Amino acid sequence: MSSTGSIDENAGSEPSRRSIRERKQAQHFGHSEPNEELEELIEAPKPRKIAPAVRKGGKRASGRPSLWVKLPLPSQTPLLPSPRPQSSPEVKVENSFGAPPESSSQNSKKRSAALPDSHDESDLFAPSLCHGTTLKKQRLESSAPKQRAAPRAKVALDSDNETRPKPRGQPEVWAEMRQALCESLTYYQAYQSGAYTWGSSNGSAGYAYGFLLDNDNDDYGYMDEKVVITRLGGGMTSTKSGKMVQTEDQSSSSNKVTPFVNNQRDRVPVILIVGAKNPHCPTKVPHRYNVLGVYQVTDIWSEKVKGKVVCRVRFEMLDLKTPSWCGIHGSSLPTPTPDYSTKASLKTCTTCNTSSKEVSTAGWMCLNETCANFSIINGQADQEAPTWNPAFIDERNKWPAHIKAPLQLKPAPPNGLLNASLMETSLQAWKGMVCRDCGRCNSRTKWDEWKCETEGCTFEVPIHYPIIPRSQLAPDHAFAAEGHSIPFDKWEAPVVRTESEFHGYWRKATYEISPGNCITHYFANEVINRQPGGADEALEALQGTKLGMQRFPLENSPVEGEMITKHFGINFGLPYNYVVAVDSRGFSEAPPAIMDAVNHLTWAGKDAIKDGSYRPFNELLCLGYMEKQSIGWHDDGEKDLGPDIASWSLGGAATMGFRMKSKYWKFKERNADNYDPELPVRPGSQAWKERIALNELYQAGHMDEYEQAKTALFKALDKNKNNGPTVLSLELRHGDMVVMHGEDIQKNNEHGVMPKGKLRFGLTGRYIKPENIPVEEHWKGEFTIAPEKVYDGDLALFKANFPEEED
Ligand SMILES: O=C(O)CCC(=O)C(=O)O
Ligand SMILES: [Fe+2]
Repeated sequence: MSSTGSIDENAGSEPSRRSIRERKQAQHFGHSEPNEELEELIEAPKPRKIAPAVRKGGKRASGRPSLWVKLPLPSQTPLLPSPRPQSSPEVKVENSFGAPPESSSQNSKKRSAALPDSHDESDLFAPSLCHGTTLKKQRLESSAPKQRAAPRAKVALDSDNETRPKPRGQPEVWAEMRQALCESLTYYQAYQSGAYTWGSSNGSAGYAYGFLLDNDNDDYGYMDEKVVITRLGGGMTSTKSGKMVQTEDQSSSSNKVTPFVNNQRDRVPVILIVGAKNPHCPTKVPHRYNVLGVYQVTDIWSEKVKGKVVCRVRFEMLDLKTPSWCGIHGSSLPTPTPDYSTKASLKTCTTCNTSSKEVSTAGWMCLNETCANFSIINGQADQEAPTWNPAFIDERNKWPAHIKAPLQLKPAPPNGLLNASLMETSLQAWKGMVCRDCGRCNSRTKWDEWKCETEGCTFEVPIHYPIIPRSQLAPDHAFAAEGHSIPFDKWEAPVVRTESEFHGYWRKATYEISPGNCITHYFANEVINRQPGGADEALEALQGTKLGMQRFPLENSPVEGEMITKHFGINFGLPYNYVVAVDSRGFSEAPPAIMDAVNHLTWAGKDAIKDGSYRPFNELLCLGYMEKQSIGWHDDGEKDLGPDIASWSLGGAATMGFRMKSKYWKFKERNADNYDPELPVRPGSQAWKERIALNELYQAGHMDEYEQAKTALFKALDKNKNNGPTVLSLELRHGDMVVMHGEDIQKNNEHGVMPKGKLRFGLTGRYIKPENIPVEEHWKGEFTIAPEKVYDGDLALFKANFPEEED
């Protein structure tokens, strides 16, 4: 899949999960495609800004390009009239640029490359999309039940918008937030591009499904209630002031253009959406994002503006019987029986012998990019303020009535009865909802319901989950085997693994990531999991309990407006200081499965931390991950937290990775001259082994070899690489626990969790320093477990079964 376009390339993204306090988080964007991968997650480390090259500022260009010509395509077909027989038969109708469709290489890989973050494609925790972000650090003054930080604020509309005439009607479907738009509409899941395209993997460039017309800085953009003309993007660079300027020619064969060529050739309609920042909309747009309707692509061509080639597309609304909401209130309605005879004149270039439409009032120009006469009107290459040829605007191209949009403009709301088969489709499980009553696109912010966020609108769809059996969610060790689990963890230097240990039925592996900083993996087995209060019971109970899980807002939203994590969460015990809008319920009010988790984690914490620093966990965060939801790279180090953290995995398997933070991993020296061989080398950082060897040469006084080795090192160094390898991957299965012990784990390293199954719960226990929590909240972190219920690692059971074993 790819997502391309010229307009509003606000880098977007969406959250993966956010941890609670100040950890950096991953977010995702949902760039999905209609039928296959419905949701992609691209994850990047840390909160990060969109690369300027793809972040369009959004203000329209001031000053008009003085020259305005149109340029067409190579081959025979400049301005490409649509491929229907009735329109200009002399114009060839295939690929308007005469170029072969782009190959499959411009699929999701390319798309990812166009993302602001240069994340590593092979990064396990960067499956597709989710960009680092941080959960909002908003202190919860009190843990009184709090609703989600208010229905996401309306984003300020462009000031021009206010002065436009009143529209004739209201859009059938609309959104205030980009994430809600993308999560609710299968035809529009582009967080950072104007166009949402899909289907590029089968040797074609795919098709455009939806196109957002927003920050359109094309002075020549055009929109009325029937026709839209806009540019197709590419070649733009953001200036320091955020203004987008075209610095390169737009390529007619780029993946920003070819999907539209395919739409035109194969008669695949495109659904257009207008944003409040679009300066060309004839009327005031009521919402931030407003679905306009279903359009055909009638023409795609190139022209030269200020010396740069610009690719443009003309769209025509298919259904004139239902007048567009964006027409001017009180104006006469467009005739539903259009005049197909109006046509812009088509002239043949005497230089290249190709035909082009006359699109400008300034006169006819050859639109063949390869022609010496390209984009020249009456011998002039720079025309002043041209306007569109009215005949070109008024053209009406026939469209067979039976060809409809492949996707529903207003998708029906989900019915709320999720069953196991629907869980197969990740988007089904956690996509947004278009309100049946008011047409608003809403993200699914709560685990248990879809709810329209429009004030006064009461539409909601409660979700009734069936309990999915453990055998389906976590078949891994469903053999009823009583043996110890087989470990599949992977690690590399400088991580050191201790000898395998057993603790009754538990297998234990401890990994030292740096001296004194250890991660212990407790591998559960079947016997452990099926005990009362064990993983099997907790997995079932969590599915059957209304926990009130919701998605967290992210602090640094990479798209305009607020974004929320993909996964859901709820906090118990001491209030999570930095969590926004998450109820923090006391342990005494927690459902039994939560206390089972606390019980298990307390045992693991005590077992793993033997140096006297163990502090009983007084907070538990329960995260729910549906299919393809993950938590990207982040750390759990916050000043109000103890350094030790333990987690219990329930349901689907997951990989938990650890790596050094970029700021410590990345090689600092820009070139060999400022390399200092006396600085200590941090084990695990970039080229650390080579540097240690290099520094040894220096220390031994072998200067010639040192210089040679230094030159070789700098030559081999990948200076563009920002992140080091995952040095430890824990393969977590149902019932497993992990204890992180030591400040360095959070300070110098980061971790991420990528669940693989359809449903997983990650329950994480932490110690929150009570001195920073209001005294009246302290009771929330307190709990007592009856002595006979205190989890003992199932040791008594093990001893009863294996009385001959020694401790
Ligand atoms: O889901 C998990 O197992 C761990 C989640 C995590 O890293 C966190 O809550 O900070
Ligand atoms: Fe974490």
